[in-house]
Amino acid sequence: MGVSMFPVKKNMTSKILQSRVELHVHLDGSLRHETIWELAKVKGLHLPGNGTFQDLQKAMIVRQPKDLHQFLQPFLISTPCIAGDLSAIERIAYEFCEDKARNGVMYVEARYSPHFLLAEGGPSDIEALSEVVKAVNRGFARGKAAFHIKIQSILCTLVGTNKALEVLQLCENFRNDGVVAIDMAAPHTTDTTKHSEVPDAGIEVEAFKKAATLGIHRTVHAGESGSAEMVKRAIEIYKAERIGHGYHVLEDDEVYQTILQDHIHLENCPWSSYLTGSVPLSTPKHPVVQFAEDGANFSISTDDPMVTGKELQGDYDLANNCWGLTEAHFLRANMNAARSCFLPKAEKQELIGELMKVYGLDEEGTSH
Ligand SMILES: O=c1[nH]cnc2c1ncn2[C@@H]1O[C@H](CO)[C@@H](O)[C@H]1O
Repeated sequence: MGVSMFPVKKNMTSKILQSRVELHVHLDGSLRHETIWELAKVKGLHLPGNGTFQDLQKAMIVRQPKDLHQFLQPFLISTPCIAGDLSAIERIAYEFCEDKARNGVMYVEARYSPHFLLAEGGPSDIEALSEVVKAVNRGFARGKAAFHIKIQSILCTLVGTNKALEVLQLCENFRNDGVVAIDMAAPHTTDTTKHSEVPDAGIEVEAFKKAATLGIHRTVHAGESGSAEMVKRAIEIYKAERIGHGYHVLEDDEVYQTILQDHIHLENCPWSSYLTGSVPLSTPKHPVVQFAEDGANFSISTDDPMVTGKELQGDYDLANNCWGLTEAHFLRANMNAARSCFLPKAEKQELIGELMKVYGLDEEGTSH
């Protein structure tokens, strides 16, 4: 995966740059540094270093990979700037739409934990949580209209926080109002290296099984910092339809074959895979390249642009210039994303149709 291993590829055509589908991005991992700085100053919150914008930016971007816990530390600076502030939440949701539109994203599924956006020490019942979801929805509604993009939300439960049933309740309550799925991610508030990425029992399992029964879509962070066994659990126990990251699935051929045969979608995030330490630089072939070569159902997302310091184009550039993914791979990644997105059937068909049109593909997916 050495940076110099591949020559710089020719530029991708504008049809791919301007018509992308992004399935794995944390809304609270996408705050603009400028907005964090402004809100922190207005609220008198502690800013790192000497309180300059440069010092904040330095603290927000992870440059050296270590582990997921370290990667999530910048959230401790940004989250207090918006938690419990419904107008700030609406604002960052609106700005998110603008940033995605600027990156050529036609459709995006944004994920966040309503619990992490509650006021510290304030009410934490379903009503308070619903206010958070409504604030995000307001920002998205304004953003959609202003920037002409399509957007839906995925609500996250965080491993070990015991909130999975409440998150499921919210998914149910808002299923016709912008929320398409439940996800399980890692809390930035505790040391993620200390517990299992995907526990084999507990309240989360109960919630995900119920979600399956209710027809609520499911994705699970698995095989990112954890092993292939975590991916297996996500599929078998959590009934996950998509896997967040999934890089380590390659360590177990049996699990990988299931992924390939059942076309289970792998939401890959290039810069994040490197900066979380999930895929070390010494890895001879990056998993995303393996997935692409094997015709796996993968796509490309940013994960947390606030922390990687890269917008979607940066992730495409890394995968293209350094790992050798081609334009044909990117085209396939976007078609995969459209086919595996959690939109209702008719809307999904519409999205697929739109993409095929801009990409110049026929029914069989052949490029013209
Ligand atoms: O790469 C990741 N892996 C696991 N969890 C993550 C990652 N990025 C963010 N979060 C967690 O998901 C929460 C809701 O958006 C974030 O607050 C963060 O704790």
